[in-house]
Amino acid sequence: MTHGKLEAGSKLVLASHNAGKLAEFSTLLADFGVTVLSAGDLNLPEPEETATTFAGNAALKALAAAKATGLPALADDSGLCVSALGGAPGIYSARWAGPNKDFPAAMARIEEGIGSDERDAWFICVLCLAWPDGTTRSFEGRVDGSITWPPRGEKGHGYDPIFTPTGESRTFAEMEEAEKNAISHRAHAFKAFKQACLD
Ligand SMILES: O=c1nc[nH]c2c1ncn2[C@H]1C[C@H](O)[C@@H](COP(=O)(O)OP(=O)(O)OP(=O)(O)O)O1
Ligand SMILES: [Mg+2]
Repeated sequence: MTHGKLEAGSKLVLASHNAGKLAEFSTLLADFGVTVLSAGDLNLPEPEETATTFAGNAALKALAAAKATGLPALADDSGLCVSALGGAPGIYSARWAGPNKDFPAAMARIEEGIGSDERDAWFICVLCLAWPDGTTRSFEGRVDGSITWPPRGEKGHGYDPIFTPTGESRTFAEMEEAEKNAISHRAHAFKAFKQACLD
C-alpha cells in the first residue's frame, strides 16, 4: 500500500454515516477500481465533531476510521454557509437539523434568519483521505448560489431544497443526481482528490 495513491483493487473506507453523501460518493467513485466499504457496514462509531473548521472535522473523521480499520479512509465534512448569517450554519449544518435530522426546521431557521434581500450562500466540502499511520491529505470544493424560499424539489438530501446554484433556476433538490454531481461542492473536492490520489 503506497501512501498518497490508492491503487486499483484497494479497499477504501467511506467514513460517513450520511446516506445522501454515501450515494453521491459511490457514483463519484464508480469509474475507479476501488472497493468501497462504508462506516455503517463496518459498525464504526460516529466520532464527535469537535474541531472548529471543516478541514479539522474531516481529518478527525477520516483518522478515526483509518485507525479503527487499518485501511485508508475518506471522510467528508461539509455544510451550507449563508452570507446574511455570517457564514452560519457552516460547520454546524448537521447540528442545526438536530438528532432527528429535521431539515425542514433547519431550513426554516435559515429563512427566518435572513430577513433581507441578501440571499447569497455557498456549500463547502472538505474531503480528507487518511492512512492508518496518521498521514492525511485534504481537498476542498465550493459551489456558490442563493437561498430559495419556499423549499423546492424532492431529490437530493439535507439543505438541497433551498439551494439554487448560480446560473441555474432549479434547486439542487430539483436536479438529477448526475446534474448535481457535475457542479456540486462535493464534485469539485472529488475532482481534486481523484487527480491526486487515484491511479
Ligand atoms: O450536498 C449537500 N446537500 C445538502 N445538504 C448538504 C450537502 N452537503 C452537506 N450538507 C449539509 C447537510 C449535512 O447534514 C451537513 C454536513 O454535516 P457533516 O457533519 O459533514 O455530515 P453528516 O453529519 O451528515 O454525516 P457524516 O459526518 O457522518 O459524514 O451539511
Ligand atoms: Mg457529521
